[in-house]
Amino acid sequence: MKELQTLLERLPFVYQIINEQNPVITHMTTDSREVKAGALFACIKGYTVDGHDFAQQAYDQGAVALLVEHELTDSPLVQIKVKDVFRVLSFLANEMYDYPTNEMHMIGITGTNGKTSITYILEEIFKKNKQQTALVGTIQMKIGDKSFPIKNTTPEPSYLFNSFQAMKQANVDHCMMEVSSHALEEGRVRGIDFDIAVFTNLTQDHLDYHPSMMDYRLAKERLFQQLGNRYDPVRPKYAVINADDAYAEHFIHATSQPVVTYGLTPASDLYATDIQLSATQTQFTLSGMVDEVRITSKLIGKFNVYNMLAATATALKSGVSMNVIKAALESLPGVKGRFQSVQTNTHYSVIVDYAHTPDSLKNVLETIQTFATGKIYCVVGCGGDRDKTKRPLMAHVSETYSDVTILTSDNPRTEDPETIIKDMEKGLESSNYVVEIDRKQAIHRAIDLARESDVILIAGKGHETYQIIGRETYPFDDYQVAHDYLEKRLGD
Ligand SMILES: CC(=O)N[C@H]1[C@@H](OP(=O)(O)OP(=O)(O)OC[C@H]2O[C@@H](n3ccc(=O)[nH]c3=O)[C@H](O)[C@@H]2O)O[C@H](CO)[C@@H](O)[C@@H]1O[C@H](C)C(=O)N[C@@H](C)C(=O)N[C@H](CCC(=O)O)C(=O)O
Repeated sequence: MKELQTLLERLPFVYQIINEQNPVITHMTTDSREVKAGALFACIKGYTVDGHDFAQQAYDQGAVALLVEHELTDSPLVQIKVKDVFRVLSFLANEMYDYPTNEMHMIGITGTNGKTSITYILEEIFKKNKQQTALVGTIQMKIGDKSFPIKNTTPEPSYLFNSFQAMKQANVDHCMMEVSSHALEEGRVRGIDFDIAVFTNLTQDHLDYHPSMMDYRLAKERLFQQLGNRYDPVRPKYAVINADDAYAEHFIHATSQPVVTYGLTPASDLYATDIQLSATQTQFTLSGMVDEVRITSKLIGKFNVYNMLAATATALKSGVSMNVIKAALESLPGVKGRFQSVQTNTHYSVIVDYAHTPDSLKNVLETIQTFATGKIYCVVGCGGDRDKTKRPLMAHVSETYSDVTILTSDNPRTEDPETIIKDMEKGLESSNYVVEIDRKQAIHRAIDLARESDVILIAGKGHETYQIIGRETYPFDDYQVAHDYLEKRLGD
C-alpha cells in the first residue's frame, strides 16, 4: 500500500494532476474487471477497445485513482494525465512493488524462436543447482513449482511487477523471462533490472504489428540498450548473443555491456560441434568457455542445440558449474508442445510443435528429415487477424520440406478460415496437397494416411489448449486430439 504522492515522487515523466487528492493505492491494474477497493486503474488505449471507457466501472468497483491519456471530465477520481500510459505504468508499478527485480538475477530472452525452450532449460539448470526459480513466458508463469495463468508472453506492467514482488517474497534467486517485441515496443518491461539479456535469432514474424523487419529488430534491440541501466558493482551484466544469426552484429552493438557469443563454429565464445541427431536424442560436443564435454540430450534438433548453447552460456555467466549444467541438459525430458512426441504404439511417429513462423517450421521439418525414413506429413495453418504475409511462406516451407501438406485452421479468430487457407495456397507450386478446415479432422486425416516409418508433424499450436474461432475460445489440444484418435484406432 502506498500513497499516490509517494508513487509520483520519482516519476521521470511529465504529468498533470486532475482532481488533486492523495489516496492510498492498494494495487494497480489495466483491467476494470480486476479492480478492487483502493486500485489505481490505468486506462490503456487498445486497437479495438479503449480502457478509458471502463473508468466508470473501475470507480464503481472501488478504484481511487486513474492513469489516463485524456481527462475524464465525468470522473471525480484523481487523474494522472500522461502522454503514454503504458510507458509510465512500468515505472509506477516498479515503485509500487518496491523495485522487486533489483535483487533477483533477471534473465531476459528475446528473439523470434527458442525463447520458451531456453527458459525451461534454464529452470532445470538452476533447480539442479539448488536455487529458487521463477519463469515468465508463453506457456505460463511459474514461481517455484506453482503455476499461474498468463494472458501474454510478456504481461502488462501492473501484473508483471506485482508478480515479481511475489517472486521476491518467495525468495526466488533466478527469474527467466521471455521478452516479446510487442512488450519492448509498448514499454511493458522498462525498469526491469536485467542481469543477462539473450538474443536467439530474428526471422519474419509479427509483421502485422511491426511495420518492417527493421522496426521488429529495433524493438528487440531495446532489451540490450536497457541492459545495465542500473549500475550494480556486485552483479556484472552480460549480453548472450547467437553469433550465427544474420542480425547478431546489430545486437552486439546495441549493448554497452560485455558480450558472450554462442554458435556452431570456434569463432563463438561457446560453441557446439560434432552434432548427431536421431528421433530420440541429440548429441554434440561443447567447447570454448569450457573444457570439451559431450552432451546427450532428449531435446531433438539442431535448433535445440542453439537453445542449449544459449542456456549454457547464460548459466556459466550466472556462476553454475559445467557439471551441473551437463546433468540438467541430459535430464530434461522435453518442453510441452516443443517437438513433443505423441506416445503411440504405432510404427509411425506423431510430433506436436509450436512452429508458427516460416523459419521455425523449416527448422522442425529439416530435423524430421534427418531421421524420417518414410513420408513426412505436415498439418499446418496460420492465425487469423495476424501477419498475412507469412501465410504463403508457411505453405511453401511445408511443401518444400514435407511429402504431404495438410492445410487446416490454426486460430482463425475473426477471419474466414477458408480465406486464410486460400492465402496459404498462393505459396504452393503443386496441387498435391489436402485441405481440411476442421483441425481435428485434419489431424485424424494425417493419422489415417500414415504408414510404417512415416512422421506426422502437427505444427503451429504446440502447448495451446484452445482454438479461437470468431470471438469464442474453444478447448483444443493438438497432443490430446492426436493421442485420443490413436487410442481409438488401436481399440477398433
Ligand atoms: C490482440 C491485440 O493485439 N490486442 C492489443 C490491443 O488490445 P485491444 O484493442 O484488443 O484492447 P484490449 O487490450 O482488449 O483492451 C484495452 C484495455 O481495456 C481494458 N479493458 C477491456 C475490457 C473491459 O471490460 N475492461 C477493461 O478494462 C483492457 O484490460 C485493456 O487494458 O491493444 C492493446 C494496447 O496496445 C495491446 O496491449 C493489446 O495486446 C494484447 C494484450 C495482445 O494480446 N497482444 C499480442 C499481439 C502480444 O502482445 N503478443 C506478444 C507476443 C507474443 C509472441 O511473441 O508470439 C506477447 O507478449 O504476448
